Amino acid sequence: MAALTRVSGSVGLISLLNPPVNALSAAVRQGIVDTVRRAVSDPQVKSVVICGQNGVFCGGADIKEFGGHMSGPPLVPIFNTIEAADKPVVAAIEGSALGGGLELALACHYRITQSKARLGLPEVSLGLLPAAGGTQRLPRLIGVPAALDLITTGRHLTGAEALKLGIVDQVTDQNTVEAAVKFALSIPSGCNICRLHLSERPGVMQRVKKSAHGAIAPVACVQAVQAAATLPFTQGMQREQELMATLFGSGQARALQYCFFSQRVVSKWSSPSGSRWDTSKPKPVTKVGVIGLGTMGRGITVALALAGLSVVAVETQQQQMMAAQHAVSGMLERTARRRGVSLVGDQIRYSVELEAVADVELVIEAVFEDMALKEKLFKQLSTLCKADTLLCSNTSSLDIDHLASQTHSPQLVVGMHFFAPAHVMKLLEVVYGPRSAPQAVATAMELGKRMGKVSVAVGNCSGFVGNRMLMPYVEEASFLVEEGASPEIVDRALEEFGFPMGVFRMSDLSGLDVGWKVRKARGLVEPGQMSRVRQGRRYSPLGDLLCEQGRFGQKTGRGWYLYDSAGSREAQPDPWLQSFLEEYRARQGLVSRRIDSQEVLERCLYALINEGFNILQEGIAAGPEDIDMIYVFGYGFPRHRGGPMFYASQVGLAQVLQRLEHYQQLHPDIPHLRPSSLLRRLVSSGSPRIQRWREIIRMPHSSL
Ligand SMILES: CCCCCC/C=C/CC(=O)SCCNC(=O)CCNC(=O)[C@H](O)C(C)(C)COP(=O)(O)OP(=O)(O)OC[C@H]1O[C@@H](n2cnc3c(N)ncnc32)[C@H](O)[C@@H]1OP(=O)(O)O
Repeated sequence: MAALTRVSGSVGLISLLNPPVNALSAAVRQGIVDTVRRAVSDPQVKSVVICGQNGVFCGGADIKEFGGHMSGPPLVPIFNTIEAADKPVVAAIEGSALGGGLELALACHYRITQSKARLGLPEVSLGLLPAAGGTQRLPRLIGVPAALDLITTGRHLTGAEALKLGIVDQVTDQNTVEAAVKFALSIPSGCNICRLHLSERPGVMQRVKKSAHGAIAPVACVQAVQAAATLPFTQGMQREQELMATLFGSGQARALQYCFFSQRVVSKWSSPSGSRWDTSKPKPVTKVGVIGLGTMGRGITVALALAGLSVVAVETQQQQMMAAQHAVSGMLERTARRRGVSLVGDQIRYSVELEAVADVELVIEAVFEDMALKEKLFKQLSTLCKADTLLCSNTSSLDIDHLASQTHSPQLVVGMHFFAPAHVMKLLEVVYGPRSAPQAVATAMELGKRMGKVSVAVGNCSGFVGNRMLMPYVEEASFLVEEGASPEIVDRALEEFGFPMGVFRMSDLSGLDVGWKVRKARGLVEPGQMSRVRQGRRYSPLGDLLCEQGRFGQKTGRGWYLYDSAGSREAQPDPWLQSFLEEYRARQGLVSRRIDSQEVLERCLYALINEGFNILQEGIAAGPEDIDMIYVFGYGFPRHRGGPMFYASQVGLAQVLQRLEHYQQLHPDIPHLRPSSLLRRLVSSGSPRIQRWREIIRMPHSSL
């Protein structure tokens, strides 16, 4: 798994051989031990270059090994041997040097990199820290502040950025291995790892803890780098190992590693009709039409332009068009500045005429969420666009199949549900209907990928996956407030769990009127009425009553919380709301009781999870990974919990079932607390590992 050859007479060239990313599996580690020993002891070898096969240096430790028994030689002594070698060792970095891959390079005496290569220590995103010397060597090389930034965020750098920081010695746009060999031929033996610059920025621990939302790895990363700043190298290495031992087997590390693989699993989509990612070829797309330039349309336009696509942006209201054009330019400018790239605004053509999209390959409709309006638009598009143009809707809940039925080619219609702000949020739900062609799904998935999104293919149902699961979660939160909790109690429990915002703060941010409109459309709203049973099930009119008072959240300065002014973000508990709730409970004959954070978490999260099981059972999502990635990337579910379905598997399915049964007995009028039959089936199959759920879902069963 590693080969040694001699090049240019005296350079020992060690190549890592483990496609696709030359991960440091047990066999590769053994290969490095053997080849380094041979190179060091060969008198004809005067210097050594380490590179990776197929244009990738090394993607780090083999993450697949983490779950099981780790065998083979450990990394730390291997890297110490390289560092201690009395011949100069040069890393030739192409493609990626990530995690253990970069730590290997840091143990070498010199590093030459391709300018576009990606370098980083992303262990924190796997619930770990760089425990093969990364937390000790990097701060010694580039100083504590820069090392802390890289290690606690896990962000990737380009080769050019790495040169600026002093991580690498040379950047090349030519053949990197040849450049490294040339470099090796030119140097005497030596090592450069002791560029001490170890002062720490004050307050870093508080900042990292605050943004970690309960994740433990970022905190351990800071502790390890602090050790580099205060202890000699050998003791610092010991501290690194101790801290890694606390993380390695943790539930958070398992959750984060599950997320790593799930993100890749969801790109390998399949649908109940049998269409699949590997048998469906996407159609090439270069020019996209966006119809409707409200908040969503603007974000989608920016995201498409940033991905290098030509965009025809249509808004039929002249004034709205001018505002949108201005807003899009601003968003592009800010993003370009942040990313350090040049502006891409000239790829966008604006028009007030729908006919402007006549020659595009794909249209994304982002008009107001009104079925009649969308029906009319899809009919028009079907006539004026080319016969093979894909027609996509950004609807967040309307029936994609119904929209498809308005067109001449229903097979070319899919949902592309972006999340606001669309140029920032990573999630895209690609919604297929029963008639969507495999190529249409593949094209939308591929376009999402080009836009840098985590695209998840899901079936068509009301609210699709994300918003459908959100309904019971939000409803439970309102029921808890009826029963005696305050919005602060509910939000605190959810935020301590790891959500960036609790349900009420989130609702104030997005606007209470959004849900009000949806409930009105479903015929649930009865103005001025306080009845708590609607359409045969428990209903909380609290949100409607607040909207009737003009309390729409942040934008009106009051909602579930009070704000200093309209648009302010500082939520304060509102004494008015407290009296309003007391009066409401009294009029409803509800006796307020003390509700603790465990009940908040169980009722909100288990209701959400239970809906997830229903969705899996119905085949709307192909597997638990799809649901989990939707929640992690679209709804702020803490990544270190793995997503709702993974969290359920860690709590224990039997426990989730038992608590749902308990709450359902107490609240028989809340249908979403009735345990899903798939959950029961999984429990009676012995609660298998989440990776086996797909098998059980597919097994024939009786629903009786
Ligand atoms: C006390 C015990 C001590 C243990 C010491 C543990 C030390 C840990 C330090 C580490 O190194 S942890 C790993 C750090 N590395 C990473 O996080 C990198 C992860 N990989 C990536 O970011 C990307 O894969 C990439 C390298 C940038 C390449 O991206 P690209 O888009 O080109 O390809 P992908 O689709 O992502 O990957 C292709 C294929 O390869 C699999 N894979 C990638 N990296 C790893 C890895 N490190 N280990 C195992 N497998 C990896 C990935 O899953 C894909 O597989 P698939 O089957 O084709 O989906």
